[in-house]
Amino acid sequence: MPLLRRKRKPEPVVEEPEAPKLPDPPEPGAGGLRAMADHRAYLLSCIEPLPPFGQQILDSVGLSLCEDVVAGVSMPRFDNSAMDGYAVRAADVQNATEQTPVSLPVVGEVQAGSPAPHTLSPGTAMKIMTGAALPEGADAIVPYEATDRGAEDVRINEPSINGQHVRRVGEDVNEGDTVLRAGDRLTSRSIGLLAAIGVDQVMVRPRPRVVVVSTGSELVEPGLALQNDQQIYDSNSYMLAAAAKAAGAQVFRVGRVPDDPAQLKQVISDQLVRADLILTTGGVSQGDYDIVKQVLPELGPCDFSGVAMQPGKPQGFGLIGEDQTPIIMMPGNPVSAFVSFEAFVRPVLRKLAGVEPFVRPTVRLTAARAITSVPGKLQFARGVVRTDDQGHRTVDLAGGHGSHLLGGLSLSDALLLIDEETDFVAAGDEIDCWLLGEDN
Ligand SMILES: Nc1nc2c(c(=O)[nH]1)N[C@H]1C(S)=C(S)[C@@H](COP(=O)(O)OP(=O)(O)OC[C@H]3O[C@@H](n4cnc5c(N)ncnc54)[C@H](O)[C@@H]3O)O[C@H]1N2
Ligand code: MOO
Repeated sequence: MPLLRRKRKPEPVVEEPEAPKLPDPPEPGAGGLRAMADHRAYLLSCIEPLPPFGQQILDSVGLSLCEDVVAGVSMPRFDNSAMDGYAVRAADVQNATEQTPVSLPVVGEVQAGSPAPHTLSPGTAMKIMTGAALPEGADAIVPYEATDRGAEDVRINEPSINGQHVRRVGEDVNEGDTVLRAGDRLTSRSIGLLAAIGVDQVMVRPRPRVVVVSTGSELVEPGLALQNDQQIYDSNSYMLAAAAKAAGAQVFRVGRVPDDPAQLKQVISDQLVRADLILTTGGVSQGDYDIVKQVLPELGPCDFSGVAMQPGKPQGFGLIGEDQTPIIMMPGNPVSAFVSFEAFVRPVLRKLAGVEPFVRPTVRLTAARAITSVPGKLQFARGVVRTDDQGHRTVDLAGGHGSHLLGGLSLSDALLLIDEETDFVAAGDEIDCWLLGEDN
């Protein structure tokens, strides 16, 4: 009997998952370089705010609230005394003076946290402490200082009026009031308010988890001895970790990785699990050992471009790994890295955390001296702000233009933005600045 040929099953069509892509980048301008604002807008367009979660209020300071908060209790919760003294009926003491004091029997005492022992009858007084509930029948408080502090009877030397030194229920916040709104950034003051209305947890966007890696075989960890004349200390990973922390991030500083592609790939891949954003410095220009440019595209779609700014021209961005984690690859020169942080990383961190405005506002300050600039690129000069006796602010240069001048950068508290068209700013002219010391 002939063997029946088994019917061949058609091969299942396996759909290749489409490789993730970045959105089309903005067109470069004259000179083949991308405008700083276009690059920043591009990065922001590739980032979504982190999803909200419930967080203890103490860990929420600086974070962005994702719900309206309605007071479940009034503040004050009950009529209470603003002074240590005696609860009275104002009518009984309205004419009291030093010359014509009024004497009242003291019929009890009320402390903060305890109820009044009974209703206050006309013609009597009750001792009361600050924050204690006003006894029924009382409508004013006479502070100790206006009395002889008597225990059995009290002599009152000053007149009182209805409501004097009484804190009324709900005069601050009423039960049902919306006290904070989605989008508000929580401060120590708002944390205090939340606690006061009995709220211990709120829905907030979390602190972005930021991993900081610096690349370069010349780098040595601060605290260790330099082994030869060509080594330098790794300043970038510390500076950027500090800047990210100050911007509200939870930071993991990995530190330096040598210019070895396999090691870099391994380190970055290992870090993906705990990162909402990865920052690297170095290895993004034209050098033979600029491995960041070489390795990162293996982990996800990347965009390397020249941005019309100085410092900070070479820039890299990618969405890498399974979760398409954003990575911002900055140039290695320390000032370039710092300026890149201010221009791109800080706005991205704020978008991840849902804190507006994403971009630092520019303020116009008067240039204290003439400044020359190289047209064609947005120049970021380092500045020091001074305030005169009249409160007028001027800005002076702190150090030179070079992107290696970390000493000058550390003296500065502002970045001066000199636009692409400008080659000279006269002393007394107004100039756009980012104020670095202010958390705005
Ligand atoms: N032929 C060209 N060369 C360079 C160009 C260019 O367009 N064509 N661009 C220059 C510009 S602008 C910059 S900025 C730098 C950026 O270079 P990389 O990002 O590749 O950075 P590296 O070469 O690795 O380092 C540059 C510089 O910074 C020092 N550095 C690096 N990392 C650290 C750190 N963590 N702490 C302290 N200092 C660090 C490093 O030793 C170098 O001196 O490229 C120009 N070249
Ligand atoms: O653009 Mo580089 O950042 O000037 O030194």
